[in-house]
Amino acid sequence: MFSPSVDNNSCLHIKIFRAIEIPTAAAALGKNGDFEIKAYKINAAAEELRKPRSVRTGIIQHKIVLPTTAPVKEQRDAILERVGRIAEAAALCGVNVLCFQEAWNMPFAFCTREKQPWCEFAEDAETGPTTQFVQKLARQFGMVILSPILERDGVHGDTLWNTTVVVGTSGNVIGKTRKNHIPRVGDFNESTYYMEGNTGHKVFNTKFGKIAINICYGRHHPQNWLMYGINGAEMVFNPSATIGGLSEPLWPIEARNAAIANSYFTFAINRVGTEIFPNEFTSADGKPAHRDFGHFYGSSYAAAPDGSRTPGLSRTNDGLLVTEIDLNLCRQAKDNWGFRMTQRLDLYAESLTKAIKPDYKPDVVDENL
Ligand SMILES: NC(=O)NCCC(=O)O
Repeated sequence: MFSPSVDNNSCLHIKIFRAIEIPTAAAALGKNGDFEIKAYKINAAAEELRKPRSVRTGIIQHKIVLPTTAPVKEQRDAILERVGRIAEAAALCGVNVLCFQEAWNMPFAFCTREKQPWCEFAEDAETGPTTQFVQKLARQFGMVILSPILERDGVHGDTLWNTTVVVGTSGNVIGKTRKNHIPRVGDFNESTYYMEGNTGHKVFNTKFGKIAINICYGRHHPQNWLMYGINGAEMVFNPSATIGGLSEPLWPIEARNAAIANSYFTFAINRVGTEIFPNEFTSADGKPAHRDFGHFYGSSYAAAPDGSRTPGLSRTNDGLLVTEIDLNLCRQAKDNWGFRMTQRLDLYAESLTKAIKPDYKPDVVDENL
């Protein structure tokens, strides 16, 4: 039984119903654990020849648990314990695919440009302690779990990557995606730590559907979203860490527009809270020395290929957003709008091939020749 939409926020053009009655046990976990749970359903039209392809997705936003001055292992393990409890609530809500925020198991220390102790949070993507923890959750709850971490690549010179590990329902590591676009804006000094990713635009064909991951700053690059769509993604998760003073006006637009333009579902996940670091730092942007990034504003949401979206989670609290979707809506949107059939990739492949040549001359016609 679906209750009528309880969110009359017309600017979101919401076609959703609070369909998933939040089980009492999950609600209790939220109340006792001080995290919010919101649950919605985005419908597709009924079809004669296809049954609904319903998937319950979950995205979790959270603060760090211990101060950044605590020992590395204690900081990491406290976050794992916290998120494990929220993941349990997701399981009680019947979530099939669960995604955590960017670098979820550590403070977002990349503003400091310090290598120690922050690089000690890096770990092997396939065998590290965080992946082992996630594998246990995936097996226990029968979920596909997307775990964005700082990867230590021991095979290639112990280099670092910003990586999302994809774990299957039997606890198997299906694969990983490395962040394609690395920011150099404000205090986001991530290029001090890792390079642009080398895993392309993988789509993971899981039992719950075709999943891809566009990590944070990549959300500003429409071509990044585009390639995941070309590879057949039906759900693209955007684990992020971003602050109010920089990106908040863009946040409600980018993942939602990507869902529309690429005819798939998107899930924008941002961490919450303000993280104070031991030593003050600057980023050569005129700001006086400071010890924090500013406020990570959460506001995580899900968006659908028909342009509808859920309300966001809060700007300040830990939370779980459960969204039940019908993947049939992807093809219905393609049929309705025809964006895929009209996108003229050959035209842009030719134009881009020319544009990247060193001797490229922009095609500009001057008014007064
Ligand atoms: N983590 C990250 O890439 N942040 C960059 C700033 C932004 O894109 O909002």
